[in-house]
Amino acid sequence: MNLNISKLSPKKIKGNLHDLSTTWDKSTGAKTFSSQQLTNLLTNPIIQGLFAAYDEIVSHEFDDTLPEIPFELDDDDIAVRIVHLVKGNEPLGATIKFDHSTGAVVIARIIAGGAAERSGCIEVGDQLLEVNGVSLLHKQPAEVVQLLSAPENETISFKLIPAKHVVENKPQPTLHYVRCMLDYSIKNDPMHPCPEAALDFKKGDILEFLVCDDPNFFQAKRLGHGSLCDMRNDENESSLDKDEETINESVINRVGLVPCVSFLRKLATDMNSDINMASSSTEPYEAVEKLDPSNNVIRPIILIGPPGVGRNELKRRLIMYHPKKYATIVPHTSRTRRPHERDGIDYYFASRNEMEKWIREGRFVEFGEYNGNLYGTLDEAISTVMEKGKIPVLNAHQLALTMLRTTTFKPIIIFVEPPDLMTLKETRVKMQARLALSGKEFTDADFEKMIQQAEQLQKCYGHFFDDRITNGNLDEAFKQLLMIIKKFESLPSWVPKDWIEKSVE
Ligand SMILES: Nc1ncnc2c1ncn2[C@@H]1O[C@H](COP(=O)(O)OP(=O)(O)OP(=O)(O)O)[C@@H](O)[C@H]1O
Repeated sequence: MNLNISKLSPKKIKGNLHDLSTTWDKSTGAKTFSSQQLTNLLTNPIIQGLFAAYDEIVSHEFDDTLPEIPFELDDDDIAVRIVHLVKGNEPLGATIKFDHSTGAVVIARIIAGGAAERSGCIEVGDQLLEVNGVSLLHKQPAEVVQLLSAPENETISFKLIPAKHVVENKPQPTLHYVRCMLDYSIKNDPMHPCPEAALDFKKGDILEFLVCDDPNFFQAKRLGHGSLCDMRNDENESSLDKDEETINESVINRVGLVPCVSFLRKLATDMNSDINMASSSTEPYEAVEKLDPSNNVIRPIILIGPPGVGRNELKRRLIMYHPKKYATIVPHTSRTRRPHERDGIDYYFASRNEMEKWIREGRFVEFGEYNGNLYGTLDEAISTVMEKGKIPVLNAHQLALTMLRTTTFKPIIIFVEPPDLMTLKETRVKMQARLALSGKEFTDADFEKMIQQAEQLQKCYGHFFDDRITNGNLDEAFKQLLMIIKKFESLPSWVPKDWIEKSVE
Protein backbone atom coordinates (compact mmCIF):
# COMPACT_ATOMS: atom_id res chain seq x y z
CA MET A 1 0.00 0.00 0.00
CA ASN A 2 1.43 3.46 -0.90
CA LEU A 3 0.43 6.26 1.42
CA ASN A 4 1.14 9.93 0.80
CA ILE A 5 1.94 10.37 4.47
CA SER A 6 2.75 14.08 4.31
CA LYS A 7 -0.92 14.66 3.71
CA LEU A 8 -2.10 12.47 6.61
CA SER A 9 -3.09 13.95 9.93
CA PRO A 10 -1.07 12.82 12.97
CA LYS A 11 -4.13 10.94 14.11
CA LYS A 12 -4.27 8.94 10.88
CA ILE A 13 -0.56 8.21 11.00
CA LYS A 14 -0.95 6.99 14.55
CA GLY A 15 -3.79 4.74 13.44
CA ASN A 16 -1.65 3.26 10.63
CA LEU A 17 1.32 2.79 12.90
CA HIS A 18 -0.76 1.22 15.57
CA ASP A 19 -1.85 -1.44 13.03
CA LEU A 20 1.78 -1.90 12.04
CA SER A 21 3.06 -2.19 15.59
CA THR A 22 0.70 -5.04 16.40
CA THR A 23 2.30 -7.16 13.65
CA TRP A 24 5.79 -6.82 15.05
CA ASP A 25 7.34 -10.00 16.41
CA LYS A 26 8.36 -9.07 19.92
CA SER A 27 9.77 -12.55 20.62
CA THR A 28 12.92 -11.73 18.55
CA GLY A 29 13.95 -9.16 21.10
CA ALA A 30 14.27 -6.48 18.38
CA LYS A 31 13.97 -2.97 19.77
CA THR A 32 10.51 -1.60 19.16
CA PHE A 33 9.04 1.85 19.45
CA SER A 34 5.77 2.66 21.01
CA SER A 35 3.14 4.12 18.71
CA GLN A 36 3.42 7.35 20.66
CA GLN A 37 7.20 7.56 20.09
CA LEU A 38 6.82 6.91 16.38
CA THR A 39 4.01 9.40 16.09
CA ASN A 40 6.19 12.04 17.73
CA LEU A 41 9.01 11.21 15.38
CA LEU A 42 6.91 11.25 12.24
CA THR A 43 5.10 14.44 13.12
CA ASN A 44 8.39 16.21 13.74
CA PRO A 45 8.53 19.12 11.22
CA ILE A 46 11.95 18.04 9.85
CA ILE A 47 10.83 14.47 9.18
CA GLN A 48 7.59 15.82 7.71
CA GLY A 49 9.66 18.01 5.39
CA LEU A 50 11.70 14.99 4.28
CA PHE A 51 8.56 13.01 3.50
CA ALA A 52 7.14 15.95 1.58
CA ALA A 53 10.35 16.15 -0.52
CA TYR A 54 10.26 12.41 -1.12
CA ASP A 55 6.62 12.52 -2.24
CA GLU A 56 7.42 15.40 -4.59
CA ILE A 57 10.35 13.60 -6.18
CA VAL A 58 8.61 10.25 -6.71
CA SER A 59 5.72 11.97 -8.42
CA HIS A 60 8.07 13.00 -11.29
CA GLU A 61 9.29 10.98 -14.27
CA PHE A 62 13.07 11.21 -14.54
CA ASP A 63 13.76 8.82 -17.42
CA ASP A 64 15.89 10.11 -20.30
CA THR A 65 13.59 11.78 -22.74
CA LEU A 66 14.91 11.10 -26.18
CA PRO A 67 13.43 12.88 -29.16
CA GLU A 68 10.78 11.13 -31.14
CA ILE A 69 12.21 9.04 -33.94
CA PRO A 70 12.18 11.54 -36.78
CA PHE A 71 12.56 9.11 -39.61
CA GLU A 72 9.93 7.81 -41.92
CA LEU A 73 10.78 4.14 -42.36
CA ASP A 74 10.28 2.69 -45.83
CA ASP A 75 8.94 -0.81 -46.17
CA ASP A 76 12.19 -1.97 -47.70
CA ASP A 77 14.23 -0.46 -44.84
CA ILE A 78 14.00 -3.70 -42.89
CA ALA A 79 17.76 -3.90 -42.28
CA VAL A 80 18.01 -0.32 -41.09
CA ARG A 81 18.52 0.43 -37.40
CA ILE A 82 17.71 3.68 -35.64
CA VAL A 83 19.99 4.51 -32.72
CA HIS A 84 19.58 7.38 -30.28
CA LEU A 85 22.66 7.95 -28.17
CA VAL A 86 22.88 10.19 -25.11
CA LYS A 87 26.54 11.10 -25.17
CA GLY A 88 26.59 14.23 -23.01
CA ASN A 89 29.72 16.32 -23.45
CA GLU A 90 32.06 13.42 -24.15
CA PRO A 91 33.15 12.46 -27.68
CA LEU A 92 31.25 9.74 -29.48
CA GLY A 93 34.09 7.24 -29.02
CA ALA A 94 34.00 5.91 -32.56
CA THR A 95 35.85 6.60 -35.77
CA ILE A 96 34.47 6.46 -39.29
CA LYS A 97 35.96 5.66 -42.67
CA PHE A 98 34.87 6.35 -46.20
CA ASP A 99 34.51 3.76 -48.87
CA HIS A 100 35.46 5.93 -51.82
CA SER A 101 34.14 3.48 -54.42
CA THR A 102 30.59 3.44 -52.95
CA GLY A 103 30.62 6.71 -50.98
CA ALA A 104 29.52 4.78 -47.87
CA VAL A 105 30.41 6.09 -44.41
CA VAL A 106 31.26 3.15 -42.18
CA ILE A 107 32.09 2.83 -38.46
CA ALA A 108 35.80 1.99 -38.51
CA ARG A 109 36.50 1.63 -34.82
CA ILE A 110 34.75 1.71 -31.49
CA ILE A 111 36.92 3.16 -28.76
CA ALA A 112 36.97 0.93 -25.69
CA GLY A 113 34.96 2.43 -22.82
CA GLY A 114 33.61 5.32 -24.96
CA ALA A 115 29.98 6.42 -25.35
CA ALA A 116 29.43 4.34 -28.50
CA GLU A 117 30.75 1.14 -26.91
CA ARG A 118 28.75 1.64 -23.73
CA SER A 119 25.55 2.02 -25.76
CA GLY A 120 26.02 -1.45 -27.23
CA CYS A 121 24.06 -0.25 -30.27
CA ILE A 122 26.85 0.60 -32.69
CA GLU A 123 29.36 -1.82 -34.12
CA VAL A 124 32.40 -1.75 -36.34
CA GLY A 125 31.24 -2.08 -39.94
CA ASP A 126 27.85 -0.40 -39.42
CA GLN A 127 27.09 1.88 -42.37
CA LEU A 128 25.81 5.33 -41.42
CA LEU A 129 22.96 6.68 -43.53
CA GLU A 130 21.84 9.70 -41.53
CA VAL A 131 23.01 11.69 -38.53
CA ASN A 132 20.36 13.70 -36.66
CA GLY A 133 18.06 13.42 -39.65
CA VAL A 134 20.69 14.71 -42.10
CA SER A 135 21.45 12.32 -44.92
CA LEU A 136 25.13 11.51 -45.41
CA LEU A 137 24.67 10.90 -49.10
CA HIS A 138 27.26 12.90 -51.10
CA LYS A 139 28.62 14.45 -47.89
CA GLN A 140 32.34 15.19 -47.75
CA PRO A 141 34.35 13.52 -44.90
CA ALA A 142 34.85 16.87 -43.15
CA GLU A 143 31.10 17.57 -43.25
CA VAL A 144 30.31 14.20 -41.66
CA VAL A 145 32.90 14.74 -38.94
CA GLN A 146 31.39 18.13 -38.22
CA LEU A 147 27.89 16.65 -37.96
CA LEU A 148 29.14 14.03 -35.52
CA SER A 149 31.17 16.32 -33.33
CA ALA A 150 28.84 19.33 -33.13
CA PRO A 151 29.05 20.45 -29.48
CA GLU A 152 25.30 20.78 -29.13
CA ASN A 153 24.88 17.09 -29.95
CA GLU A 154 24.26 15.92 -26.42
CA THR A 155 22.02 13.27 -27.90
CA ILE A 156 22.70 12.04 -31.37
CA SER A 157 20.53 9.99 -33.70
CA PHE A 158 21.79 7.61 -36.33
CA LYS A 159 20.09 5.79 -39.09
CA LEU A 160 22.41 2.95 -39.98
CA ILE A 161 22.68 -0.39 -41.71
CA PRO A 162 24.08 -2.84 -39.17
CA ALA A 163 27.32 -4.63 -40.03
CA LYS A 164 26.56 -7.97 -41.62
CA HIS A 165 29.67 -9.68 -40.41
CA VAL A 166 30.49 -9.20 -36.79
CA VAL A 167 34.14 -10.06 -36.29
CA GLU A 168 34.33 -13.04 -33.95
CA ASN A 169 37.42 -14.06 -32.00
CA LYS A 170 39.21 -10.77 -32.24
CA PRO A 171 42.98 -11.31 -31.98
CA GLN A 172 44.15 -10.49 -28.49
CA PRO A 173 47.05 -8.07 -28.08
CA THR A 174 50.32 -9.91 -27.88
CA LEU A 175 51.80 -6.97 -25.98
CA HIS A 176 49.54 -6.09 -23.11
CA TYR A 177 51.56 -3.42 -21.30
CA VAL A 178 54.38 -1.60 -23.04
CA ARG A 179 57.03 1.00 -22.36
CA CYS A 180 57.27 3.53 -25.18
CA MET A 181 60.79 3.72 -26.52
CA LEU A 182 60.26 6.90 -28.54
CA ASP A 183 58.24 10.09 -28.61
CA TYR A 184 55.13 10.09 -30.77
CA SER A 185 52.97 13.07 -31.58
CA ILE A 186 50.03 13.20 -33.93
CA LYS A 187 51.45 16.53 -35.16
CA ASN A 188 54.17 14.58 -36.94
CA ASP A 189 51.98 11.79 -38.26
CA PRO A 190 50.31 12.51 -41.59
CA MET A 191 49.17 8.88 -41.93
CA HIS A 192 46.91 8.64 -38.88
CA PRO A 193 43.37 7.73 -39.99
CA CYS A 194 41.68 9.73 -37.24
CA PRO A 195 43.83 12.43 -35.60
CA GLU A 196 41.04 13.33 -33.12
CA ALA A 197 41.27 9.85 -31.62
CA ALA A 198 45.10 9.72 -31.59
CA LEU A 199 47.06 9.30 -28.38
CA ASP A 200 50.41 11.08 -28.09
CA PHE A 201 53.13 9.51 -25.97
CA LYS A 202 56.66 10.15 -24.77
CA LYS A 203 59.53 7.75 -24.36
CA GLY A 204 59.25 6.11 -20.95
CA ASP A 205 55.44 6.27 -20.91
CA ILE A 206 53.63 3.06 -19.99
CA LEU A 207 50.67 2.12 -22.20
CA GLU A 208 48.09 -0.59 -21.83
CA PHE A 209 47.05 -2.06 -25.18
CA LEU A 210 43.33 -2.77 -25.15
CA VAL A 211 42.32 -3.62 -28.70
CA CYS A 212 44.75 -4.79 -31.38
CA ASP A 213 42.48 -6.12 -34.09
CA ASP A 214 43.57 -3.53 -36.62
CA PRO A 215 46.80 -4.22 -38.50
CA ASN A 216 47.96 -0.61 -38.28
CA PHE A 217 46.54 1.10 -35.20
CA PHE A 218 45.99 -0.20 -31.68
CA GLN A 219 43.70 1.15 -29.00
CA ALA A 220 45.77 2.02 -25.97
CA LYS A 221 45.45 3.68 -22.60
CA ARG A 222 48.31 5.74 -21.13
CA LEU A 223 48.96 4.66 -17.54
CA GLY A 224 51.62 7.28 -16.79
CA HIS A 225 55.33 7.90 -17.08
CA GLY A 226 58.28 6.02 -15.59
CA SER A 227 58.68 2.58 -14.06
CA LEU A 228 56.64 3.36 -10.94
CA CYS A 229 53.60 4.82 -12.69
CA ASP A 230 50.16 3.39 -11.97
CA MET A 231 51.53 1.80 -8.78
CA ARG A 232 51.51 4.63 -6.34
CA ASN A 233 49.20 6.65 -4.21
CA ASP A 234 49.48 10.44 -4.11
CA GLU A 235 52.05 10.30 -1.37
CA ASN A 236 54.25 8.08 -3.46
CA GLU A 237 54.09 10.20 -6.58
CA SER A 238 57.17 9.63 -8.68
CA SER A 239 59.60 12.45 -9.22
CA LEU A 240 59.60 11.56 -12.90
CA ASP A 241 55.96 12.48 -13.31
CA LYS A 242 56.25 15.61 -11.24
CA ASP A 243 59.03 16.93 -13.40
CA GLU A 244 57.55 15.88 -16.70
CA GLU A 245 55.90 19.17 -17.52
CA THR A 246 55.42 18.24 -21.13
CA ILE A 247 53.02 15.47 -20.21
CA ASN A 248 49.42 16.47 -20.05
CA GLU A 249 47.99 14.59 -17.07
CA SER A 250 44.53 14.73 -18.61
CA VAL A 251 45.60 12.15 -21.18
CA ILE A 252 46.32 9.58 -18.45
CA ASN A 253 43.78 6.79 -18.71
CA ARG A 254 42.34 8.17 -21.96
CA VAL A 255 41.93 5.52 -24.63
CA GLY A 256 43.25 6.52 -28.02
CA LEU A 257 44.73 5.14 -31.20
CA VAL A 258 48.47 4.55 -31.45
CA PRO A 259 50.38 3.20 -34.45
CA CYS A 260 51.44 -0.44 -34.45
CA VAL A 261 55.13 -1.37 -34.54
CA SER A 262 55.54 -1.56 -38.32
CA PHE A 263 53.62 1.67 -38.83
CA LEU A 264 55.82 3.48 -36.32
CA ARG A 265 58.94 2.13 -37.96
CA LYS A 266 57.70 3.34 -41.33
CA LEU A 267 56.85 6.70 -39.85
CA ALA A 268 60.28 6.98 -38.27
CA THR A 269 61.90 6.25 -41.62
CA ASP A 270 59.64 8.57 -43.60
CA MET A 271 59.75 11.42 -41.14
CA ASN A 272 63.41 10.83 -40.39
CA SER A 273 63.97 12.98 -37.34
CA ASP A 274 60.45 14.00 -36.26
CA ILE A 275 59.55 10.59 -34.89
CA ASN A 276 62.85 9.78 -33.32
CA MET A 277 63.65 6.08 -33.01
CA ALA A 278 66.31 5.87 -30.32
CA SER A 279 68.35 3.66 -32.58
CA SER A 280 67.52 1.56 -35.58
CA SER A 281 67.71 -1.59 -33.47
CA THR A 282 65.33 -0.31 -30.79
CA GLU A 283 61.77 -1.60 -30.90
CA PRO A 284 59.23 1.24 -30.52
CA TYR A 285 57.39 -0.63 -27.76
CA GLU A 286 58.93 -2.80 -25.09
CA ALA A 287 56.63 -5.40 -23.48
CA VAL A 288 56.66 -4.84 -19.72
CA GLU A 289 55.24 -6.45 -16.61
CA LYS A 290 55.12 -5.57 -12.95
CA LEU A 291 57.99 -6.79 -10.81
CA ASP A 292 56.88 -7.34 -7.24
CA PRO A 293 59.40 -6.00 -4.72
CA SER A 294 58.45 -8.76 -2.29
CA ASN A 295 60.51 -11.10 -4.49
CA ASN A 296 63.54 -9.48 -2.83
CA VAL A 297 65.45 -9.29 -6.08
CA ILE A 298 68.73 -7.41 -5.68
CA ARG A 299 68.64 -4.65 -8.29
CA PRO A 300 71.88 -2.69 -8.91
CA ILE A 301 71.46 1.08 -8.89
CA ILE A 302 72.90 2.75 -11.95
CA LEU A 303 73.39 6.50 -11.99
CA ILE A 304 73.53 7.98 -15.49
CA GLY A 305 74.27 11.63 -16.20
CA PRO A 306 76.58 14.09 -17.92
CA PRO A 307 80.16 14.22 -16.58
CA GLY A 308 80.46 16.46 -13.53
CA VAL A 309 76.76 16.41 -12.63
CA GLY A 310 77.41 14.67 -9.31
CA ARG A 311 76.93 10.93 -9.82
CA ASN A 312 80.15 10.06 -7.91
CA GLU A 313 79.12 12.31 -5.06
CA LEU A 314 75.65 10.70 -4.79
CA LYS A 315 77.10 7.21 -5.02
CA ARG A 316 79.68 8.00 -2.33
CA ARG A 317 76.97 9.38 -0.02
CA LEU A 318 74.72 6.36 -0.58
CA ILE A 319 77.44 3.86 0.29
CA MET A 320 78.48 5.90 3.35
CA TYR A 321 74.82 6.13 4.41
CA HIS A 322 74.43 2.35 4.51
CA PRO A 323 77.74 0.54 3.86
CA LYS A 324 76.34 -2.88 4.76
CA LYS A 325 73.61 -2.54 2.14
CA TYR A 326 75.29 -0.73 -0.78
CA ALA A 327 78.67 -1.38 -2.39
CA THR A 328 80.76 -0.03 -5.21
CA ILE A 329 82.17 -2.27 -7.91
CA VAL A 330 85.90 -2.90 -7.85
CA PRO A 331 87.29 -2.24 -11.34
CA HIS A 332 90.00 -4.23 -13.13
CA THR A 333 93.23 -2.61 -14.33
CA SER A 334 96.30 -3.68 -16.22
CA ARG A 335 98.51 -1.12 -14.46
CA THR A 336 100.98 -2.33 -11.85
CA ARG A 337 99.86 -2.30 -8.25
CA ARG A 338 101.10 0.56 -6.07
CA PRO A 339 102.43 -0.34 -2.61
CA HIS A 340 99.37 0.88 -0.66
CA GLU A 341 96.82 -0.74 -3.03
CA ARG A 342 95.13 -4.04 -2.18
CA ASP A 343 94.02 -6.51 -4.88
CA GLY A 344 90.23 -6.96 -4.87
CA ILE A 345 89.69 -3.83 -2.76
CA ASP A 346 91.16 -0.91 -4.69
CA TYR A 347 91.37 -2.74 -8.03
CA TYR A 348 91.52 -6.25 -9.39
CA PHE A 349 94.96 -6.35 -10.98
CA ALA A 350 95.24 -8.34 -14.22
CA SER A 351 97.67 -8.57 -17.14
CA ARG A 352 97.03 -6.60 -20.30
CA ASN A 353 96.75 -9.86 -22.28
CA GLU A 354 94.09 -11.18 -19.93
CA MET A 355 92.13 -7.94 -20.07
CA GLU A 356 92.32 -7.78 -23.87
CA LYS A 357 90.99 -11.37 -24.04
CA TRP A 358 88.06 -10.48 -21.74
CA ILE A 359 87.33 -7.42 -23.86
CA ARG A 360 87.15 -9.63 -26.96
CA GLU A 361 84.85 -12.01 -25.09
CA GLY A 362 82.54 -9.11 -24.29
CA ARG A 363 82.82 -9.57 -20.53
CA PHE A 364 83.41 -5.93 -19.61
CA VAL A 365 80.32 -3.81 -19.15
CA GLU A 366 82.63 -0.84 -19.74
CA PHE A 367 86.33 -0.35 -20.29
CA GLY A 368 88.83 2.25 -21.44
CA GLU A 369 92.49 3.09 -21.69
CA TYR A 370 94.24 5.79 -19.66
CA ASN A 371 97.98 6.54 -19.70
CA GLY A 372 98.65 3.30 -21.57
CA ASN A 373 96.79 1.13 -19.03
CA LEU A 374 93.47 -0.63 -19.42
CA TYR A 375 90.64 -0.12 -16.88
CA GLY A 376 87.26 -1.78 -16.89
CA THR A 377 84.29 -3.16 -14.97
CA LEU A 378 83.83 -6.87 -15.42
CA ASP A 379 80.25 -8.20 -15.33
CA GLU A 380 81.40 -10.82 -12.82
CA ALA A 381 82.50 -8.07 -10.45
CA ILE A 382 78.88 -6.90 -10.28
CA SER A 383 77.57 -10.44 -9.76
CA THR A 384 80.13 -10.97 -6.97
CA VAL A 385 78.68 -8.02 -5.03
CA MET A 386 75.11 -9.26 -5.60
CA GLU A 387 76.03 -12.76 -4.42
CA LYS A 388 77.22 -11.22 -1.16
CA GLY A 389 73.69 -9.82 -0.70
CA LYS A 390 74.71 -6.21 -1.34
CA ILE A 391 73.27 -3.74 -3.81
CA PRO A 392 75.87 -2.59 -6.35
CA VAL A 393 75.92 1.15 -7.07
CA LEU A 394 77.46 2.15 -10.39
CA ASN A 395 77.90 5.48 -12.09
CA ALA A 396 78.22 3.86 -15.47
CA HIS A 397 78.74 5.37 -18.90
CA GLN A 398 75.56 5.41 -20.97
CA LEU A 399 77.14 3.04 -23.51
CA ALA A 400 77.27 0.38 -20.79
CA LEU A 401 73.48 0.37 -20.50
CA THR A 402 72.94 -2.31 -23.13
CA MET A 403 75.26 -4.64 -21.18
CA LEU A 404 73.69 -3.77 -17.85
CA ARG A 405 70.00 -3.62 -18.64
CA THR A 406 69.57 -7.39 -18.70
CA THR A 407 67.60 -10.01 -16.86
CA THR A 408 70.81 -10.98 -14.98
CA PHE A 409 71.10 -7.59 -13.30
CA LYS A 410 67.57 -6.09 -13.53
CA PRO A 411 69.02 -2.66 -12.66
CA ILE A 412 67.22 0.48 -11.53
CA ILE A 413 68.48 3.21 -13.85
CA ILE A 414 68.33 6.70 -12.42
CA PHE A 415 69.08 9.75 -14.51
CA VAL A 416 70.95 12.49 -12.64
CA GLU A 417 70.28 15.74 -14.45
CA PRO A 418 71.58 19.24 -13.81
CA PRO A 419 69.14 21.95 -12.71
CA ASP A 420 68.58 25.09 -14.82
CA LEU A 421 71.70 27.09 -15.66
CA MET A 422 71.25 29.69 -12.93
CA THR A 423 70.75 27.14 -10.14
CA LEU A 424 73.62 25.05 -11.50
CA LYS A 425 75.99 28.02 -11.28
CA GLU A 426 74.73 29.10 -7.85
CA THR A 427 75.03 25.66 -6.26
CA ARG A 428 78.48 24.89 -7.70
CA VAL A 429 79.91 28.37 -7.02
CA LYS A 430 79.10 27.87 -3.33
CA MET A 431 81.34 24.79 -3.41
CA GLN A 432 83.95 26.40 -5.72
CA ALA A 433 86.76 26.42 -3.11
CA ARG A 434 86.32 22.70 -2.50
CA LEU A 435 85.94 22.04 -6.21
CA ALA A 436 89.17 23.93 -6.90
CA LEU A 437 91.00 21.66 -4.46
CA SER A 438 89.68 18.56 -6.21
CA GLY A 439 90.64 20.04 -9.57
CA LYS A 440 87.00 20.08 -10.69
CA GLU A 441 86.40 23.82 -10.88
CA PHE A 442 83.68 24.56 -13.44
CA THR A 443 83.60 27.35 -16.03
CA ASP A 444 80.44 28.83 -17.56
CA ALA A 445 81.15 26.81 -20.69
CA ASP A 446 81.30 23.61 -18.57
CA PHE A 447 77.87 24.36 -17.10
CA GLU A 448 76.35 24.96 -20.52
CA LYS A 449 77.95 21.81 -21.88
CA MET A 450 76.61 19.80 -18.93
CA ILE A 451 73.06 20.93 -19.69
CA GLN A 452 73.44 20.17 -23.40
CA GLN A 453 74.87 16.73 -22.66
CA ALA A 454 71.99 16.00 -20.28
CA GLU A 455 69.50 16.90 -23.03
CA GLN A 456 71.33 14.63 -25.44
CA LEU A 457 71.30 11.78 -22.93
CA GLN A 458 67.58 12.21 -22.38
CA LYS A 459 67.02 12.18 -26.13
CA CYS A 460 69.05 9.06 -26.81
CA TYR A 461 68.58 7.02 -23.63
CA GLY A 462 65.48 8.50 -21.94
CA HIS A 463 63.47 5.34 -22.63
CA PHE A 464 65.79 3.40 -20.30
CA PHE A 465 65.45 5.74 -17.31
CA ASP A 466 63.35 4.34 -14.49
CA ASP A 467 63.38 7.60 -12.58
CA ARG A 468 65.35 10.83 -12.36
CA ILE A 469 66.95 13.23 -9.90
CA THR A 470 67.67 16.90 -10.43
CA ASN A 471 70.96 17.67 -8.71
CA GLY A 472 70.67 21.33 -7.71
CA ASN A 473 71.02 21.34 -3.96
CA LEU A 474 73.15 18.28 -3.13
CA ASP A 475 71.35 17.41 0.13
CA GLU A 476 67.99 17.59 -1.62
CA ALA A 477 69.27 15.44 -4.49
CA PHE A 478 70.49 12.81 -2.05
CA LYS A 479 67.11 12.81 -0.28
CA GLN A 480 65.45 12.31 -3.68
CA LEU A 481 67.75 9.36 -4.34
CA LEU A 482 66.84 7.71 -1.02
CA MET A 483 63.14 8.29 -1.66
CA ILE A 484 63.32 6.75 -5.15
CA ILE A 485 65.14 3.68 -3.84
CA LYS A 486 62.54 3.30 -1.07
CA LYS A 487 59.75 3.39 -3.63
CA PHE A 488 61.37 0.70 -5.76
CA GLU A 489 61.78 -1.42 -2.64
CA SER A 490 58.15 -1.08 -1.60
CA LEU A 491 56.09 -0.80 -4.82
CA PRO A 492 55.88 -2.98 -7.92
CA SER A 493 57.66 -1.46 -10.89
CA TRP A 494 57.42 -1.96 -14.65
CA VAL A 495 60.30 -4.04 -16.02
CA PRO A 496 60.87 -5.77 -19.38
CA LYS A 497 58.57 -8.79 -19.59
CA ASP A 498 61.40 -11.29 -20.09
CA TRP A 499 62.91 -10.30 -16.74
CA ILE A 500 59.82 -11.69 -15.04
CA GLU A 501 59.57 -14.83 -17.14
CA LYS A 502 63.20 -15.74 -16.63
CA SER A 503 63.05 -15.10 -12.89
CA VAL A 504 60.07 -17.49 -12.58
CA GLU A 505 61.79 -20.33 -14.48
N1 LIG B 1 74.71 19.58 -6.05
C1 LIG B 1 76.00 19.91 -6.00
N2 LIG B 1 76.36 21.13 -5.52
C2 LIG B 1 77.67 21.48 -5.48
N3 LIG B 1 78.67 20.69 -5.88
C3 LIG B 1 78.37 19.47 -6.36
C4 LIG B 1 77.02 19.02 -6.45
N4 LIG B 1 77.03 17.78 -6.96
C5 LIG B 1 78.30 17.45 -7.19
N5 LIG B 1 79.10 18.46 -6.83
C6 LIG B 1 80.54 18.50 -6.93
O1 LIG B 1 80.84 18.54 -8.31
C7 LIG B 1 82.03 17.80 -8.55
C8 LIG B 1 81.76 16.78 -9.62
O2 LIG B 1 80.88 15.83 -9.09
P1 LIG B 1 81.08 14.27 -9.36
O3 LIG B 1 82.50 13.89 -9.42
O4 LIG B 1 80.21 13.54 -8.43
O5 LIG B 1 80.50 14.23 -10.82
P2 LIG B 1 80.30 12.99 -11.77
O6 LIG B 1 78.94 13.08 -12.31
O7 LIG B 1 80.66 11.74 -11.07
O8 LIG B 1 81.28 13.30 -12.93
P3 LIG B 1 82.70 12.66 -13.26
O9 LIG B 1 82.41 11.30 -13.77
O10 LIG B 1 83.26 13.58 -14.27
O11 LIG B 1 83.45 12.66 -11.95
C9 LIG B 1 82.45 17.16 -7.22
O12 LIG B 1 83.46 17.92 -6.64
C10 LIG B 1 81.19 17.24 -6.40
O13 LIG B 1 81.45 17.33 -5.03
